[in-house]
Amino acid sequence: MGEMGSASKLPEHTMLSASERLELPKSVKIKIALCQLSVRSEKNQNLVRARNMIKIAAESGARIVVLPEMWNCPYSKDFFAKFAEDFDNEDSSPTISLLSEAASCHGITIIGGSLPEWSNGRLYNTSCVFGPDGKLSAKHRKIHLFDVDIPGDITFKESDIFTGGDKPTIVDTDAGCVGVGICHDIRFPELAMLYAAKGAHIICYPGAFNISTGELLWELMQRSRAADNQLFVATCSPSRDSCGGYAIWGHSTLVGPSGEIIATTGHEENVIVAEIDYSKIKLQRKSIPLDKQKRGDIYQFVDECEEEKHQNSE
Ligand SMILES: NC(=O)CCC(=O)C(=O)O
Repeated sequence: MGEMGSASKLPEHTMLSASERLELPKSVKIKIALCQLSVRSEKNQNLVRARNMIKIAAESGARIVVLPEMWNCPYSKDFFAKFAEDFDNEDSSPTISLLSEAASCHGITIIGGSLPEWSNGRLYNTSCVFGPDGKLSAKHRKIHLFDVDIPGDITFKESDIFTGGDKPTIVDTDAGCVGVGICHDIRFPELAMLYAAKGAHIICYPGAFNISTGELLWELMQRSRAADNQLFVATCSPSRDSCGGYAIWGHSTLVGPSGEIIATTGHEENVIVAEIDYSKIKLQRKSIPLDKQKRGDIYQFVDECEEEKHQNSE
C-alpha cells in the first residue's frame, strides 16, 4: 500500500457558493461505480477485495467510485469496535492508507463508504472522501443513527455503540459537487434539501438497509430524495451474503434528477458502472422549476385567533 503522507488531514475549506456550483461541472458526462462488496469477518480480506473492485471500476472509466456502509467490517455490534481505526494515526489506519493510495493510483474520487472510526475515545460511523491526489477531502460522520425496534422482526440500536455526527458534509470534487449521507441519513429529507440548496449535483449514501425495511423503502427513499431536489442520488450497499447476522437488502442504485432509476442491481456482490449526465439537472429544473414554484411564505399554520386579533386591530 502506498504512502499516506498527509492523506488523513482535512484540507482548509475552499467551499464554493451555491450559485457558483449551479454551473455544471467541467465534465458534463462522467461514469460512477458502485462497489457492492461481500463483507467478510477478516478485515484484510475486505481490504484486498475492495481494492480489487476499485481497480475494476477505475479500469471501466469510473471517475467517482462509491463503497458501501461498513465495508471493512461486518455490520454487527460484535465487530464495530474491534475493527475501528483512528484515522489520525497513520500507522494504525490501513483502511485510510488503502483509500488514499487507490484514489491517487487511479486518479479518481473515492466516496469511501463508511468505516468504524475511533476518535477521542468515541466510536463513529464515518465516511471519508478522497480526491484524485490521494488527499482526504471530506469526512462525514453518520448523523442519524439507526435505532429500530420492530417487534417480532428487527431490533438494532446503533446509538448503543456509536456517537452521532453533528455536521452536514458537502464536497467539491473535479467530478461534481457531492453531498454525503450514510444509510439512515437518507430518511431525513431536510439533509438532502440542504445539500440541494448548497448546490450539490449528487448525493451519495453508502448504506446497509436491512431486508425488513429495504423492500418497501430503499428505492422509494432514493427516488424521493432525487425527485424532490432534482439531482442525482447514488447508493452503495454491502451484498446480502456479507457476514455479521444482519440481513442486508443490497440493491445499490443510481437515480437521476427526475426520479428515474439509471442503474441498479440485486443483492449479490457486483460492481455497477453507470453514466451520469449532469446536464439532466439543468434540463429537469428548467422543465419543472420547483425552486421558483416553492411557496416558502405559506408553509406554516397561521394561528387563527392571532390572525383575527390582527384583523380587528387594523
Ligand atoms: N444501516 C442503517 O442505517 C439501516 C437503515 C435502515 O435500514 C432503515 O430502515 O432506515
